[in-house]
Amino acid sequence: MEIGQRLPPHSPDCAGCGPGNPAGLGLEVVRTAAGVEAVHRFSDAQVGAPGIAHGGAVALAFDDLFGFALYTVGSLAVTRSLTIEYHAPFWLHRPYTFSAHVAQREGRRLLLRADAWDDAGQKAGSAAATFVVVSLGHFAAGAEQVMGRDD
Ligand SMILES: CCCCCCCCCC(=O)SCCNC(=O)CCNC(=O)[C@H](O)C(C)(C)COP(=O)(O)OP(=O)(O)OC[C@H]1O[C@@H](n2cnc3c(N)ncnc32)[C@H](O)[C@@H]1OP(=O)(O)O
Repeated sequence: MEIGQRLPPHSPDCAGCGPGNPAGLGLEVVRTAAGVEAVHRFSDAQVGAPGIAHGGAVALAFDDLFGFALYTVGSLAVTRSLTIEYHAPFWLHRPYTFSAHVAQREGRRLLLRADAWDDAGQKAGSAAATFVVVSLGHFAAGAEQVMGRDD
């Protein structure tokens, strides 16, 4: 992975980054020297209080970006815990730069950190997460359910 390279979505329909999910955020994520980064504008579809992105949508952006930071260490892992600090409102339609990196690894635990900045350079949010490394088999049950569905 080269610096500046656009990274592939987790799946075509991923709520965070899948280009085929009209209800998703559609994050576009690139590799940076330290980790990964995405510039994102929340839309009316993610509104909470008038004019402000819902905190859950902001958490989705952080969680999904952490999923991309995994590419930098080549481990398959899932979110075990996620903590968000909301420093300021995330205004709809305004660009925010999210950046994330893997800070530490202890056995199966990956500790990840992220920040989000508005277009004036003010920090709007930060996040910390513990991801736990899993095998490919972790995703098998879900994939089988999707394949067997006829609705
Ligand atoms: C293909 C693309 C994949 C990437 C997609 C990324 C998308 C964005 C991220 C997501 O949305 S992931 C989806 C939301 N997360 C989940 O669905 C995870 C649900 N939880 C689980 O499946 C299990 O709890 C989990 C696999 C995470 C762990 O279960 P295990 O039984 O395998 O492990 P265990 O509970 O024994 O814990 C493993 C290690 O983590 C440690 N640990 C667990 N929780 C912790 C915690 N909260 N803080 C610190 N350490 C923790 C635990 O002590 C232990 O350490 P050691 O290995 O050193 O003994």
